[in-house]
Amino acid sequence: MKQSINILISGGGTGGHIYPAIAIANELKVRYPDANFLFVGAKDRMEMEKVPQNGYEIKGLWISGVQRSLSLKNLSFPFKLISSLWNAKKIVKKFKPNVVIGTGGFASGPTLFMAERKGVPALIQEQNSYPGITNKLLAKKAGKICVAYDKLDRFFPKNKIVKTGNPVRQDLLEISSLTVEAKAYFKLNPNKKSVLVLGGSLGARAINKLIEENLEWFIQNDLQLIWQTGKLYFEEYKKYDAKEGVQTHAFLNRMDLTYAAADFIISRAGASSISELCIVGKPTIFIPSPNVTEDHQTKNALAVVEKNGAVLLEEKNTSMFQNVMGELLKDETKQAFLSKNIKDLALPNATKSIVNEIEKLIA
Ligand SMILES: CC(=O)N[C@H]1[C@@H](OP(=O)(O)OP(=O)(O)OC[C@H]2O[C@@H](n3ccc(=O)[nH]c3=O)[C@H](O)[C@@H]2O)O[C@H](CO)[C@@H](O)[C@@H]1O
Repeated sequence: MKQSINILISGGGTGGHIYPAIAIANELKVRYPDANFLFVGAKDRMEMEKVPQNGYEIKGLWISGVQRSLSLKNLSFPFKLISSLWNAKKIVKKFKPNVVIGTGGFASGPTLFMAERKGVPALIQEQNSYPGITNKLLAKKAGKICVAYDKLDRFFPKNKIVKTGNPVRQDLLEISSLTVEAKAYFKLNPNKKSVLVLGGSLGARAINKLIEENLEWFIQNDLQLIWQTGKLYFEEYKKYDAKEGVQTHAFLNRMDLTYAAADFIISRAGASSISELCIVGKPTIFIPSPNVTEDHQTKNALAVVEKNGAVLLEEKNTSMFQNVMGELLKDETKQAFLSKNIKDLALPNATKSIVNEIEKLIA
């Protein structure tokens, strides 16, 4: 019988760090039903809502990132750092984790730093082709670093890297049988093609603008839209729900049905979105955010586009949208080709492979 163990998990800020953490926890729970789980996130961030919704306890630290531009907000950063290190230390002392797992984001910095100092074995899961600063700093003391892309030995010690892919929630692994249910769930017209618009977990202003500018074009082309605007932008765009075939959403909780309902996908290129889209295997246009560290979304997207698995439309070229999407709509051979190629890149066993590594650390 496996002993009861304490598992500390930290990651958050955006869905891209939270959902991998939840997927890993769910798989650990299957293998260690008696384990105690504790998440650590950043106060006021998305994880404080999403983690409890998924059945786990979370504690919040007072922490945020440093603004890249000169900002008064940076003045509070040293205080936040001290406060979060202090509280992370208390959490580690009280919870006594057997292992700590970091999936990136502000809170994982102090949490893993304090746990590593106490000698708790640590595993880092890096979703992107270019790592964030937190994971780069934590890597030195980590036991294992699970990655989804090649060539990360530029940033992390080579002997610690394992290429596993990004964890994808279990319910997204098999969606092909859900099409009919999904079209009914979204009240879609089954005779029209559906375009899913995803702006990442927070929504994307530039994508929302693009969709707004092209609404009539979608309608003229007999397309219906499932448009995730993001919570921040929802109030501005929800008025378009009144248009035939257009539905806006602040955030989509049933991503399994969402992906199943879509015939075409327009998406940001966050790492988890890409991993999910590889499993989903539908014709996709990536519009990467140009506003992230080292332009990593473009690099993430290129890893698929260079294998002919999706179309890349850079944000600076969105004036070409109708040509790009129009061409894709007309060409069914291309649609099938893209679908097959993106599917070939899927790593559906990522979560299990990561948890195998965690088991080795616990042992
Ligand atoms: C602006 C920004 O900093 N983006 C980063 C953030 O992206 P972001 O948080 O957008 O993360 P990803 O694109 O990687 O993942 C989004 C996740 O949210 C889920 N989802 C999304 C919309 C929705 O309505 N419902 C829903 O459940 C998706 O299914 C997916 O699991 O973290 C990623 C992973 O480190 C990075 O690659 C991105 O560059």
